[in-house]
Amino acid sequence: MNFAVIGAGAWGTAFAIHLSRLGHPATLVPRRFEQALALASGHENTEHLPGVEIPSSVQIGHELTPVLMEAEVVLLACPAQALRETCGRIQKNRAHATQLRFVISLAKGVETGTHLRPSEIINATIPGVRAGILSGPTNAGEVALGKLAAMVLATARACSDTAEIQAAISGPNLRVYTSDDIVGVELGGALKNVYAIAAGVCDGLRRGDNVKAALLTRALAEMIRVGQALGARPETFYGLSGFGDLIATSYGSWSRNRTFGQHLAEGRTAGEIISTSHSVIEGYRTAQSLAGLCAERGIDTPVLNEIHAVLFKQKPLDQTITDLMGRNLKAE
Ligand SMILES: NC(=O)c1ccc[n+]([C@@H]2O[C@H](COP(=O)([O-])OP(=O)(O)OC[C@H]3O[C@@H](n4cnc5c(N)ncnc54)[C@H](O)[C@@H]3O)[C@@H](O)[C@H]2O)c1
Ligand SMILES: O=P(O)(O)OC[C@H](O)CO
Repeated sequence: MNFAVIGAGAWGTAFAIHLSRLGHPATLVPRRFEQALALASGHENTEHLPGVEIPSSVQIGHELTPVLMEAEVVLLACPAQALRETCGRIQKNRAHATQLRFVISLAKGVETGTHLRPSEIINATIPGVRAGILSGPTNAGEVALGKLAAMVLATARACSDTAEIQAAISGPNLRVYTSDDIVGVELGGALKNVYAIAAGVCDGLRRGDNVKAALLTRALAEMIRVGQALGARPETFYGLSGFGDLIATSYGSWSRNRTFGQHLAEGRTAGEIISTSHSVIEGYRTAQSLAGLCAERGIDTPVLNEIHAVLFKQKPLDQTITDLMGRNLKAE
């Protein structure tokens, strides 16, 4: 199966390496021409995945047209806020994409302004194409090195293509499950980034292990509440894209979202961290979008609202903790 991976950040690079390890023709397409040159000549993504060799079996493409002429499956490995623009580039080349069977997002976020999930952006911008999402607890560095992991591939409804792609991207190091709850898988991946920021705040404040466990337990309850209100199945949030990724991201020392929260607790401001980060911190914009969406729909999300207030209204962390601990007592 021929794959194109659009976006050469940490995750796109790692996944292209994974695909080539399985023997698939895979072309990695960076956004910038200079980046394509650097990856092709140096066989390393020094900016986003330093220290990992990109095998020569991974093709590096820059022009989308020839890549799309070959690709059966396109994987979108850019930040959620860049999906619309990236899909627009694919749509412009649509006439050349004669082999294209699926466009699958690897992004974990929700678009600001529209509140659209990745598959909704794909459907809106590349009409008629089959859209999917691949998500789960997968730190790019570990996957690139071939360490063991499991993920979930969600498509709107199971079809033979889903099973074929599942088999193609699974291997001895990566086990892929399928799901037809695309809403639940997408929301799990987006929300876990927001709650991982809060987990990082717990780490930075050094208030002990109990509070982080309590926070993540209530976060999972909130993820399920949001998901149910928006059409997802509750059980999806107990799976890899929900609970699994919430735990990995909230406890992983490597997590950009968790580290962002830790730095906030250590006194840095959100604006300062975001403006100096070379990597995407998806939970930041996703908190803004999902807090807005939940407010519009009247969904009760006290933890999300507090994270949003800290990030966008300069609410002091001490006040946030006081407010969360002082909410009306209720049954679990
Ligand atoms: N890194 C991981 O471990 C990991 C794992 C699973 C999923 N993800 C998800 O994958 C997505 C990409 O993350 P990443 O870790 O590769 O990010 P990254 O910060 O390593 O790199 C971001 C990439 O997106 C590109 N980009 C930025 N703005 C763009 C734009 N406007 N248009 C097109 N491309 C643009 C950059 O050039 C860069 O190649 C995110 O949604 C992230 O949550 C990441
Ligand atoms: O480094 P983070 O916080 O963006 O998390 C990366 C992946 O989503 C973990 O599954």
